[in-house]
Amino acid sequence: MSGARRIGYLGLGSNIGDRRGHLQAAVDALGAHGVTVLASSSTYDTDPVGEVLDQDDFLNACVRIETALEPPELLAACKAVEGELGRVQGGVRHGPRPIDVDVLLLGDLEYHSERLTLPHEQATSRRFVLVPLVELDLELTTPDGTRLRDVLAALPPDEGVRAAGPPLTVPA
Ligand SMILES: Nc1ncnc2c1ncn2[C@@H]1O[C@H](COP(=O)(O)OP(=O)(O)OP(=O)(O)O)[C@@H](O)[C@H]1O
Ligand SMILES: Nc1nc2c(c(=O)[nH]1)N=C(CO)CN2
Repeated sequence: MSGARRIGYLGLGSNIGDRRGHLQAAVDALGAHGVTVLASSSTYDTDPVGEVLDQDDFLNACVRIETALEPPELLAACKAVEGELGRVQGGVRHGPRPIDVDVLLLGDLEYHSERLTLPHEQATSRRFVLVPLVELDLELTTPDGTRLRDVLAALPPDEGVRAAGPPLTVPA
């Protein structure tokens, strides 16, 4: 079911093959799934974090979106885009992947199901997500009013996040 249009944020990541090409292809594919991409952050070269540290660096970016999709539909759209770009579902948790499209924030919604949690836990814990989100909006907050730039400032600088390239191209 579709309802009011909301502004949201997606996280994009890739650490296999043409990493920037994969992030751009995801941006290009989202429109056909009911997701309008409004703006992209710069891209960042980031140290792998999580359960698999012995893998290539990721290229990460975040995009601001507008959509009428409800949370489960938006997750399905992200999974569909991952599938179109050749990602096989069910690989190693936190392992290498050509493309990862995560729902970080959707308006002021707090949502929890077996398949989806909003805001995404990474939106308040991972520098590879927080740095591009804060670049997109210095005043961005979670639904409970937590300002992401304050969260970022309080995190230890141990996860390497390095500016890599210009923003992805978004539709005119
Ligand atoms: N906000 C969210 N955005 C995307 N996926 C989510 C979210 N909340 C929960 N999930 C669930 O997380 C599952 C695993 O996501 P993904 O395939 O990206 O695995 P992962 O990145 O290896 O591990 P994880 O996301 O658990 O840290 C998804 O299939 C989805 O059901
Ligand atoms: N730096 C970085 N590390 C990760 C990333 C990612 O996008 N960037 N995605 C992962 C899969 O959940 C696991 N680890």
